[in-house]
Amino acid sequence: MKLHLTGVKSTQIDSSIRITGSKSESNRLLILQALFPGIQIENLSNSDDSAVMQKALARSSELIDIHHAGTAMRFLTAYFACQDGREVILTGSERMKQRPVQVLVEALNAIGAHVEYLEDYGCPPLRIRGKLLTRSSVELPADISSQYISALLLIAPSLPDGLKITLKGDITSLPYIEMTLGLLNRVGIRTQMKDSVIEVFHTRELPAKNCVVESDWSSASYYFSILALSVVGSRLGLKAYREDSLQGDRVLCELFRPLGVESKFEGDTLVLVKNALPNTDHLDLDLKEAPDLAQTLAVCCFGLGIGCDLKGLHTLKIKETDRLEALKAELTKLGARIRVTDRSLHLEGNAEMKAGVSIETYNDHRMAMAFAPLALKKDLYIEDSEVVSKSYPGFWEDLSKLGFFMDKA
Ligand SMILES: O=C(O)C1=C[C@@H](OP(=O)(O)O)[C@@H](O)[C@H](O)C1
Ligand SMILES: C=C(OP(=O)(O)O)C(=O)O
Repeated sequence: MKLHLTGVKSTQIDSSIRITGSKSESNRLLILQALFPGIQIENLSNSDDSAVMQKALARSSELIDIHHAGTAMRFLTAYFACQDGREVILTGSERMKQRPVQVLVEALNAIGAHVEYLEDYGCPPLRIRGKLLTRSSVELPADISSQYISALLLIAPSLPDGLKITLKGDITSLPYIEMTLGLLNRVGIRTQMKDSVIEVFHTRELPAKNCVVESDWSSASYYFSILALSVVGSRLGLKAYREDSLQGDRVLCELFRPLGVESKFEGDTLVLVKNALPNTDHLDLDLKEAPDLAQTLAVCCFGLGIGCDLKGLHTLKIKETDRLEALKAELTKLGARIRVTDRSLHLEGNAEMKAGVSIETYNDHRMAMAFAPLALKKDLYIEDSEVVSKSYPGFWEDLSKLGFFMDKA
């Protein structure tokens, strides 16, 4: 459905909302729960990606389709590889069939798994013949996706001798690896990381444990952007966040400070306040550790008339779409002067935003959500607005609560 965002009741925001649990934490805990049934999960994400994960783990069918969910594809590949005696075919959307899994498949096969490609070499769909994985050490490149490493870490405690993983090359998206280790520790599994070597110790069983998923920081990024684009004095409370968060995207609090957004905790509510105009006309950032924030930041800078140089973006080309090309195409339509390479984005400041432009979303939830805050400046259309359900099905409803006007176009 194409949505027309026609403006906002007031550019002075004063509201509070509750976003559901992080999809990254949820999908890790769902795998751990399948391996250690004593784990109970609260505030689970209501995202499509977590729904497909739950369905895949609950069903005994041979064919499992995880649609667009990258974490589900990677984590389930590892999970089914160690389910001795079970055979599955794991497939996904057309885009998922282009997203590489070779590094993970090779690492799993090196520890005794039997995983093979059914169509293009290196990509899903996969045929997985579950086996007892008996080898206890493996090395793999860490510069393409951290999800391969998290997938191995999640099954590691259930392997007979645990697993020692040696990471080769530059580590990308490190906070997501740390999140996995943090959750393993939280449920009672012993781990150790020294430089590029990670060890997870075998765990036979765990006592019952209630795990509360923190709300999603990547989803919170759209509200940081809204506050940055709103007038000084605006305020928004985001509920169910933690100061000791396991999510790397909590770095938002620092990244948005130069754009005039201060954040502080009041109990478990993260309170965002627009307390000043931006104190810079240019941002220079390396987002290797927070790739999911790139779209939010690029679009927000454009809306503020601020230039930016974003680097560390090499993983963006293999996500839901080629996010670098998608950003370039859609920001250019709005009037931006922008250049991208295969690992960076360069936006000039002071561009005037055109009104009434229709933004294509490329099956990518973050394209829709990153561009929506621009409605604070001029009207715009968002095509296929339902894409947001991949991570945040309630996004448009929450935006309405903040006073955004929208109609079906
Ligand atoms: O492990 C995770 O939950 C994720 C890791 C990141 O992927 P990469 O490690 O492929 O960059 C991130 O972009 C994705 O949205 C979620
Ligand atoms: C890249 C993302 O997800 P995934 O890789 O899990 O599909 C995302 O949510 O931005």
